[in-house]
Amino acid sequence: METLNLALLGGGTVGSAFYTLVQERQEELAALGFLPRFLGVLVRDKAKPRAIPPELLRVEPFDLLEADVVVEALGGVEAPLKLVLPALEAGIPLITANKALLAEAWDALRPFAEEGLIYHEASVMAGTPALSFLETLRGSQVLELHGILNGTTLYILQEMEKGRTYAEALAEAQRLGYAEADPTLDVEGIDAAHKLTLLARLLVDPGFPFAEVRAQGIARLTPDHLEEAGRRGARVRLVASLYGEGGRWRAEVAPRYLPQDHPLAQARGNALWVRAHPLGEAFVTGPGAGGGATASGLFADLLRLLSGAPGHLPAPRAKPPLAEGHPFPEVLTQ
Ligand SMILES: NC(=O)C1=CN([C@@H]2O[C@H](COP(=O)(O)OP(=O)(O)OC[C@H]3O[C@@H](n4cnc5c(N)ncnc54)[C@H](OP(=O)(O)O)[C@@H]3O)[C@@H](O)[C@H]2O)C=CC1
Ligand SMILES: N[C@@H](CC=O)C(=O)O
Repeated sequence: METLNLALLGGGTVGSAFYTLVQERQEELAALGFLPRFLGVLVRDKAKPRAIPPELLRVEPFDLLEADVVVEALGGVEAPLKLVLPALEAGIPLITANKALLAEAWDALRPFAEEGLIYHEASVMAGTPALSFLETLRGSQVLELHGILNGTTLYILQEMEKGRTYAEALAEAQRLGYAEADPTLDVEGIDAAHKLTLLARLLVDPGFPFAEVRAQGIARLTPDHLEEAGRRGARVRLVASLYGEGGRWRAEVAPRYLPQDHPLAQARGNALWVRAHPLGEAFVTGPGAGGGATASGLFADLLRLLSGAPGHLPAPRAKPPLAEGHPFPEVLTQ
């Protein structure tokens, strides 16, 4: 049996759920020949209650170079970057749920992603296959992609449709562990823009800049917008779109009216809808936020790593769109 040394950065909603899942799946890991051992779990406050034995908690960065794999669930950009870079430079693989880190620190991280050292299924739609779904779609040329990529705003809109206020729904999304530490990232569309950037890099352009994503959020939507949608036989969703326009890729996040019979409007969870040549239309939906759902994506990456497969490789080169695509026609004016 080989000891598998894990360094876990973050012991909050996601980190704690990942720790628990590794305990639950010990037998499966043993069947693969691995005995997991946590070297430490980095947190800020040791006194917070959490499902991790106190003796594993560290409030000072510890030696990641002893790890066989670093699992990052801290959030933010600068702090995790400083921690994970030396480990990546030493050839230690990184499994991360942190889309802000990948979207915004790409210049530093891209060489390691291209080496296959970065696994990040959990960064987009948590444990619901989004990156692996798109990896299979590489057999076709993507013409356009539209997704509901943020669980917090989906939850807020669904709850507002049931009559709850925006503030009540946001507070509940925070309580459920869906929202970012700074929920502005969710409600202003930045989190969805981070995720869309990662999808664009995987599919169409390895250097797709985060700054090129136009993002608008839901913070100024009112119940009137949702009622108006209902009258039109539509639903309001925060949609992340990647499509061809004038021979280049356009990436946009905006609240849009979706026809009620569209799979994206009918989805109860986060969702990704793609039109591709020669495949046609494809769709995937499932939970996109929450501790257990995200830990599932991290654990899938751990299994991928242990199987010997590389991390999520960016597209090998930039390719222009094959055809013009279409955003859903209407952006709500707020
Ligand atoms: N929640 C979700 O549904 C999803 C989250 N993600 C991503 O996963 C990551 C973690 O999210 P989540 O678990 O919800 O966030 P939390 O805020 O619940 O947890 C963050 C953890 O990191 C620790 N931490 C943060 N900054 C530092 C620091 N500078 N030094 C030491 N410890 C630090 C916190 O310590 P302490 O506990 O002491 O405060 C906490 O344990 C984020 O990148 C998020 O975007 C991805 C998909 C879904
Ligand atoms: N805050 C994010 C968490 C998962 O990525 C969301 O609401 O989708």
